Amino acid sequence: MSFAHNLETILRFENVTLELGDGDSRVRPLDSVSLEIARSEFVGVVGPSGAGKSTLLAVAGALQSPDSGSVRVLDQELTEMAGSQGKMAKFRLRNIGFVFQSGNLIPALNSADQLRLMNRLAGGSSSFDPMPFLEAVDMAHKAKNLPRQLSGGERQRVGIARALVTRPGLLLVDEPTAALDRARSQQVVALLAEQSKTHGVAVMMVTHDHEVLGHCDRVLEMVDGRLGTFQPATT
Ligand SMILES: Nc1ncnc2c1ncn2[C@@H]1O[C@H](COP(=O)(O)OP(=O)(O)OP(=O)(O)O)[C@@H](O)[C@H]1O
Repeated sequence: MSFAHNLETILRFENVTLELGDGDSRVRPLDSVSLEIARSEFVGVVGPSGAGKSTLLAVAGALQSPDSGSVRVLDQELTEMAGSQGKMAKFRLRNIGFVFQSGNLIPALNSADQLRLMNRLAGGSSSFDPMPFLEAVDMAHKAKNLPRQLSGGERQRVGIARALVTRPGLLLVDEPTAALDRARSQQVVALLAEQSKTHGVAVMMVTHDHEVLGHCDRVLEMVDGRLGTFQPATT
């Protein structure tokens, strides 16, 4: 892989602002936010509750449109698609993977079928084989288990495999360790870091868990809708 290829920008925010609510309760969860995340880069986002982190993920994931500014994912300006929910949904399905708190798996489907469904929704090949994806997260032996037959960490690993089925350029991760103990948290975030390098995915992970930040290439901090470099407290 060439150096130039490594530095390809996958996600770019330029001066993105979004206000929500009305009257006295009006808030600005995104206030002139600019950021760039390159292919294979794993970026953590921390910050106090209500700072705008989930909103940042929603806008990056084409789930919410900003009031102003530019949001590019790969070569697509998301704000240009804002008028068409259909286009947005299609683009999202093909290019953006999501991983949520507890894996967000469908209760009635086993691990392999979670991945098969994702492949089908994205219009993938009918000969799709979920096993290499499950092997990559060390879950091939639980391919036939339902989510309720898996531990929290295992559910999270299946969720990561499922998010990678469509080979997205961008992976958006929201509090992946919220339901996990310390050891499992480290495992899951190490896995995300590894997968970002193997698949060349740009990963943006929102977390309150400062113990996993060592796996990130870079950490940003959101405070009152503004994004800056995270300065860990030195006590
Ligand atoms: N639909 C909405 N209407 C009005 N205000 C909203 C809406 N969604 C979020 N907010 C407000 O926007 C601000 C940012 O919310 P957001 O969920 O992005 O914060 P967060 O950093 O993810 O918080 P947490 O760490 O608690 O999840 C908060 O003040 C929240 O109350």
